[in-house]
Amino acid sequence: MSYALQTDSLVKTYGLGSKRIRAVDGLSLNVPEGSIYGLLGRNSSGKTTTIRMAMGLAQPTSGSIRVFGLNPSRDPERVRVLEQVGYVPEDKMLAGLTPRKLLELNRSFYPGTWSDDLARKVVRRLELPLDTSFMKLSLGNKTKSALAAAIAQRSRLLILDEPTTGLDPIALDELLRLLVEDCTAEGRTIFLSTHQLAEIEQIADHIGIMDRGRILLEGPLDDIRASFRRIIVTGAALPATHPGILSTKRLAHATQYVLQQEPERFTQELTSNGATVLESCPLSLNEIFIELCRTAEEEDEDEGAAA
Ligand SMILES: Nc1ncnc2c1ncn2[C@@H]1O[C@H](COP(=O)(O)OP(=O)(O)OP(=O)(O)O)[C@@H](O)[C@H]1O
Repeated sequence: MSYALQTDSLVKTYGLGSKRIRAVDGLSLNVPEGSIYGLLGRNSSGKTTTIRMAMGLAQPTSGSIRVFGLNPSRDPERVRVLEQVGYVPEDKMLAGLTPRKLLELNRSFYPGTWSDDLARKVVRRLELPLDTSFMKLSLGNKTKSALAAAIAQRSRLLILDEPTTGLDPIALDELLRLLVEDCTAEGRTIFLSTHQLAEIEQIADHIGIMDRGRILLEGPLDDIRASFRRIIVTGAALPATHPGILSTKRLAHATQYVLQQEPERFTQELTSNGATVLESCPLSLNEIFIELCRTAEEEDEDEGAAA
């Protein structure tokens, strides 16, 4: 498999001495070429810092980051990375430009890949006003401008940092359709960070969940979905130390387990132990995210208390 973006033991620290923080803390990510990859994480988990390193805007402290095998923090490789990447930053401020001027600028930067037809299509579908000065644009329209300029560039890799900021539900729906229709049609890769879990679940085929600079879980979304399950049982149950259990909750007359691995095997073991399964259902991406982040936090608290 070839990868659009890969990191290995990537670390980025900011500050000095006691104020030093590890924004990215040994991150290893694999973004397959041709995928729609959703990078998820709580506030301050290190998503933007990772993206900025992919764009060569921040230097890694240690470890490696490669975009199509190239090092974005080293010249002249950085230039070859930037030629192949469309980027929508978290901060969509481009003072002084109207959306039309921004599109014209990007068109001149990327004459080899730019598509006027696609630019027109994105502008129409997102209902972007072309001639309003950037200072007067609403938050959502600033986001749409940056998206139109990046999508029409038709780059091999599209990196979108929080691309849904300020978008209304109709614009968000249109954006998701545009990304699937136009960006994946030619095997392009989309790597996006977002807090919109329900929406990303509709279009992503790969997911990475970050927490405090580390990766908690990464892989094809279908595999991730299949490995998690909520099971409610009564009667004899296994002890909560079973390795597949992520969380256990005592209900009035039953026990609820959330499982991360081998849910079928676990269910069989429960029933052969005399338990009755009342409910067995998959988790949404939102539920998986919350379970994983809570468990990671609890484990860190336990380690902190033991130290
Ligand atoms: N230039 C900087 N100088 C110092 N600290 C920084 C800098 N950039 C980011 N940080 C810190 O690094 C950590 C990770 O920030 P980052 O913006 O990468 O998180 P994020 O996952 O994108 O968050 P959000 O979802 O809130 O946008 C935070 O604690 C942030 O305060």
